[in-house]
Amino acid sequence: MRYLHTMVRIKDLDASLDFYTRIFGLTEVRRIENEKGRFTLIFLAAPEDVESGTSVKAPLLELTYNWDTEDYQGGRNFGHLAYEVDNIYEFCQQLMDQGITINRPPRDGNMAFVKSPDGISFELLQKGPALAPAEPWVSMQNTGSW
Ligand SMILES: C[C@@H](O)C(=O)SC[C@H](NC(=O)CC[C@H](N)C(=O)O)C(=O)NCC(=O)O
Ligand code: NI
Repeated sequence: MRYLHTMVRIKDLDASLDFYTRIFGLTEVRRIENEKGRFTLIFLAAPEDVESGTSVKAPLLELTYNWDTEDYQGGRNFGHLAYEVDNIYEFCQQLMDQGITINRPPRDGNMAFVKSPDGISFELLQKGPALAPAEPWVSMQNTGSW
């Protein structure tokens, strides 16, 4: 298992980028524009954490900018902590065996969400390529929010 990132939601993309890069000193290492979901993801790393080469394996901060204004009261601006796991099916099965609800099952063999007892959201991402679709995961439905 490897720590990947922490995600927070931002209201003002320009103001947040100016803060996190120019003022705070982080470096943008990846950006994803999602037209269908109407959101932008921006991944930032501390300069000393950025590894050379094509794949950045540094611990990151993931900024989520929803294009449609949302009210981030009640802690909604905090998103999740993300970890990379060797086998997301086995990891989720271990959690289920301990009574943990898989709020967003890994139907795609790649991404799942669970929550801590305090309601902190954890994203689990498969190391390397997604696993082949498999039951029961393909048929599992989302449970509540994450
Ligand atoms: C790339 C990977 O690290 C992600 O975190 S994608 C997770 C995905 N994010 C979104 O859909 C962003 C827009 C959404 N409206 C939001 O504000 O989160 C997702 O499943 N997000 C839900 C969550 O709780 O993180
Ligand atoms: Ni994430």
